[in-house]
Amino acid sequence: MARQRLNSGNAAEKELPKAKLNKQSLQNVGRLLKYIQPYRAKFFGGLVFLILSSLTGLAFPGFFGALIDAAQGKQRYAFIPANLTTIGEIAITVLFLQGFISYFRITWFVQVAEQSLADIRRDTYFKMVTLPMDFFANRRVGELNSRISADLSQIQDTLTTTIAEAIRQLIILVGGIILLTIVSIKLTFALLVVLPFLIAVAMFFGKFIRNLSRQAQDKLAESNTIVEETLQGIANVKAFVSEAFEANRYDRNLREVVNLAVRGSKYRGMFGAFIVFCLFGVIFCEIWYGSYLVSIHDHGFTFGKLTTFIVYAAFISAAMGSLPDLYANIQKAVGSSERVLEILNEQGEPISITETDNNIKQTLKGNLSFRHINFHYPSRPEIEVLKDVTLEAKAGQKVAIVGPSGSGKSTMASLILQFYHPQSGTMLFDGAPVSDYALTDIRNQVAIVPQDVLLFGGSIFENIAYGKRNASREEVIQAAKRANAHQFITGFPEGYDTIVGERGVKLSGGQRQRIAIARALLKNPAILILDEATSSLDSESERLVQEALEELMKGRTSIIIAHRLSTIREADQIVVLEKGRIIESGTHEELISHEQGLYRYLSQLQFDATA
Ligand SMILES: Nc1ncnc2c1ncn2[C@@H]1O[C@H](COP(=O)(O)OP(=O)(O)OP(=O)(O)O)[C@@H](O)[C@H]1O
Repeated sequence: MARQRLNSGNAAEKELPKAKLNKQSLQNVGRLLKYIQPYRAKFFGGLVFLILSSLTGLAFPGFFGALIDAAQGKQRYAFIPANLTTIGEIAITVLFLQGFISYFRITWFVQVAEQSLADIRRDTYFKMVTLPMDFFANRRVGELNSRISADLSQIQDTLTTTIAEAIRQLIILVGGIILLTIVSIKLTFALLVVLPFLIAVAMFFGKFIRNLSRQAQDKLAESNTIVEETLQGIANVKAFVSEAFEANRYDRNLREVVNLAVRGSKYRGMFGAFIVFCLFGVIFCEIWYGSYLVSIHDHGFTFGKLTTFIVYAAFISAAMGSLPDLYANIQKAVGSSERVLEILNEQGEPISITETDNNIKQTLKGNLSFRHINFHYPSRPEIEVLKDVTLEAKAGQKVAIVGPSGSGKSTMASLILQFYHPQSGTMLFDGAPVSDYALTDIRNQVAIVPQDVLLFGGSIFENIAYGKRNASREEVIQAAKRANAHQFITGFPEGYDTIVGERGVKLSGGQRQRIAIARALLKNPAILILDEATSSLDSESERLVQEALEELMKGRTSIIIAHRLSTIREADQIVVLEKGRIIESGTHEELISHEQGLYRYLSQLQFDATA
């Protein structure tokens, strides 16, 4: 059942949108049910036990009535002797059986839900990471994350409890009404006329109150944002003497929270009064009328029958009350399933979930050509980022790409890595078009040392070994030595097992780069892309990184996206990119001799800046 929000202090919890239940949406959900298939024996076993336990649950009001009548020497049912001990023994046996059945029903449902959900989670995650880059450009990471967490949790809740609960309550409702009519048609009729009406009013009221408290929660979340923002920017608050201004802003917000909460409390009070008066009033009237029927011996109506009736009435009111919430939960789960399916239905990149399938099948020598490539990002078709780009890099050559910010240098790197594909023109590896290669073959043989090296939260060892998953400790150490990283790594007390990132040591920019270089060395790619860091390192760190890069570039094609022109003088070829077009290309000497050339101009700018 959905949790009630009682006051504004409850943590704000994002409501998942509901979906309409129709043929289409149910068909969609049906497609997720294939994940239950492997565990269907347990699922159906659980269902049978669920039906059994709900039916046995319905026997209890009968036992209560039989006990009360037996105490007065009356026989309630022909098949149960009017003997307190016998009734007790039968009831306890049924209770024991029900407990036994419930145990299996609960564990089996939870097991099926956990296992099938883990499968859905794995597939959704795998699908997400194999989706083309463009997919990520159009979506926020938070939104994708919520599919894996909130949406899948909703489906899990529904599978573990909501479905079972809905079936149980339906059995109780239908069974309860049938049994009630057997006990007393008059009382059942009276009950069924009033109860649905009362429940509808209670539902409507409940929804209204929930809305009010949600508004209060949203306001409270807003005021929490004020606290967060001001604490994060505390230096600004102090520098502008905004303490009083912020405190007043916070206070105004809090007052609004209180106003909303107070308004809500009035309605909640009315709701409480309504429940007490109407709902308990109905129960009281039923007992009143029932007692009257007992007193006039109406068709042998006994106190035992009255008790049975009251307990059944309580059962079916609870069932009626819980069904709308259960229905809403199922609607939410259908909405969640649709959103998860949206991802599962996306076209991913051709990468297998079995690691060995992704091993290199065709080795690359390192010849790379761009032929008349035109490219725009799919999300921004109106901006042509690369225009008629033609470039030839022979195996083992160093080719530098220079140009102003935004000219398209990193975009060229993305195209080599096959993150995007050109709209026209061809890219060739060793003279063959990319379509001749498996995507994984290209990516496995191209390595990038990016500007901003992002390390994962694990150990230094794991971060280097990311370049080659089955690398031995010796290989990792060897790569670190060649990348000038061994010395600083062994300087940490835990050496290669030092945890990096938030929970471990923070590495400097130069250290992170050397780890990335070690990682690339281990990968041993045919083609290397160096996206030179724009932020400069101190000269000692710079020397260590530069040396490591030289080591890394040996014997492979290197595409260097250069910001400091001093580092690329030795390049075999330098191409100058401006607004997506190659406007000059040649060696350093050739380009510097162009009087009006952009390269010469940029070199002079940097020379002047460093002079
Ligand atoms: N994912 C993307 N979606 C849409 N447009 C993009 C995307 N990435 C880059 N662009 C645009 O493409 C153009 C080229 O960007 P790119 O990053 O390739 O330039 P750059 O030469 O590497 O710049 P810098 O030297 O500043 O890194 C820019 O106008 C940029 O706004």
